[in-house]
Amino acid sequence: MTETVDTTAALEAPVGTHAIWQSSTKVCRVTDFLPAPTADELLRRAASAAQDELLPARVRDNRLDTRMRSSLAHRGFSAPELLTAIDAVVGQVENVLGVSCSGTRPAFTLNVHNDGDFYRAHQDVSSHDVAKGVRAAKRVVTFVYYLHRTPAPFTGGDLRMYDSALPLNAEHDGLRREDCTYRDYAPDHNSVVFFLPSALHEVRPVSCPSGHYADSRFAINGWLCRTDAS
Ligand SMILES: O=C(O)CCC(=O)C(=O)O
Ligand SMILES: [Fe+2]
Repeated sequence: MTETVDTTAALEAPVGTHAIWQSSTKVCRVTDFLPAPTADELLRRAASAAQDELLPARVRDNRLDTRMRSSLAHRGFSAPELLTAIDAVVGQVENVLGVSCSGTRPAFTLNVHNDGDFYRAHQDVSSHDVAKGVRAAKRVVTFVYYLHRTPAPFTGGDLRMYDSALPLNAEHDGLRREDCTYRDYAPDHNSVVFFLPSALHEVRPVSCPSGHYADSRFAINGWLCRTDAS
């Protein structure tokens, strides 16, 4: 005998409109990305970068904000071998993230996190940037390629990717960070992640007991950016 269910029955209680919906943020991650000797050579160059080329890293609109971000940045660092490798996987990255990178150009810096450093939750592109048409608005895909000595001379420093989330009720007071779910990715040597620059993410605090520059968490962090012609 089949049971019939009355689908028109009224709900016994109203639907909870303070609910938050969340959907996991897409991240494309590749471990052992470059041939090991190439990764080691990049690490060697990062770890011997001229100290006077390193400046406190700035936040998205080029401000210094030490409550938001504590790390050093080297803007002149060159990494052609990484760019060639990124070029080789860009088709798969486009498929996973659902964007087109045609007509883009990479822009990147070497970021160095040592003891106590962090980068609090942020987006690499916000809707304000897009509305104002500032330079960050040209970022189509974020990439972060990690380098460090093995075994890692630091702990912490995971990349925390928040799931995209919105309150279901537009009257709701906004979204509290505690309401957001997330996933952490370890900054493993010679791994790379790609994600959309609008995704909310952070660098968890790093503990590096030696404090030596060469023991830092190194990351080549950049974006595939639309060019003016595209
Ligand atoms: O180093 C990382 O894991 C991410 C860095 C980052 O989010 C940024 O530089 O915008
Ligand atoms: Fe970022």
